[in-house]
Amino acid sequence: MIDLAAELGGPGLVPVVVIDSAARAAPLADALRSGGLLTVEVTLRTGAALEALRVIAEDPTILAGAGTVLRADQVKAAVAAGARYLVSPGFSPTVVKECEAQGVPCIPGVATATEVQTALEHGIEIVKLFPAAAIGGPGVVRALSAPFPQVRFVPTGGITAASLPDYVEVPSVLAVGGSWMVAPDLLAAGDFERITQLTSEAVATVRRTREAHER
Ligand SMILES: O=C(O)C(=O)C[C@H](O)[C@H](O)COP(=O)(O)O
Repeated sequence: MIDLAAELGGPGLVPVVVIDSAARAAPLADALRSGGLLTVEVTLRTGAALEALRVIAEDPTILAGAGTVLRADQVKAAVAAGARYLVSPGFSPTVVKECEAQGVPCIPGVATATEVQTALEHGIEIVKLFPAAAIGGPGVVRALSAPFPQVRFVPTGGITAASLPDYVEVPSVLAVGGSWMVAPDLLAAGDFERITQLTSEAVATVRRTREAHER
């Protein structure tokens, strides 16, 4: 199993992709790599997602993950397509159990202390906070970190280039997820240069923010 904390915590970013055409998968991986990111979460929301995942997973330099994983059969399909980690918007014991069976790490979504406790009861200490901005932003991560100091958060949902530093500076944030650097309109337009530019800006923001807080 991969070391999720190192793989995602290193860059501190998880680009969340909604992809309509598998033909865009390889150029997308190239664009992210050029921007300095070596992972991508392909959401299973489109007909092309599994094929796109397969294409990206064939690239040995990229750690391919699957997002919007809601059911056990999707866990199986994503792992068969090459997903090395799986992300859910919420907490599903069925999804978590199937991830265990498949030997892949799972990042379930949480939005409350109860859900964090449920994750801990399942042996999971890395969780997604979703939808991060709508439920209160970085303050929610700080508040949840008090009773759960062992938990690392991947806040996702409504985060932008402008709000990124506010999340990165929270010590319990492992990585920040979002679609702003791989927005569907950029993908649809095939604007990979802009994806690279937004990605490298996000990577630089994480680095600068961490340096400012000596982490
Ligand atoms: O699909 C999942 O597993 C999710 O939990 C939802 C996604 O992470 C968000 O839709 C990304 O949010 P935005 O950056 O606001 O676009």
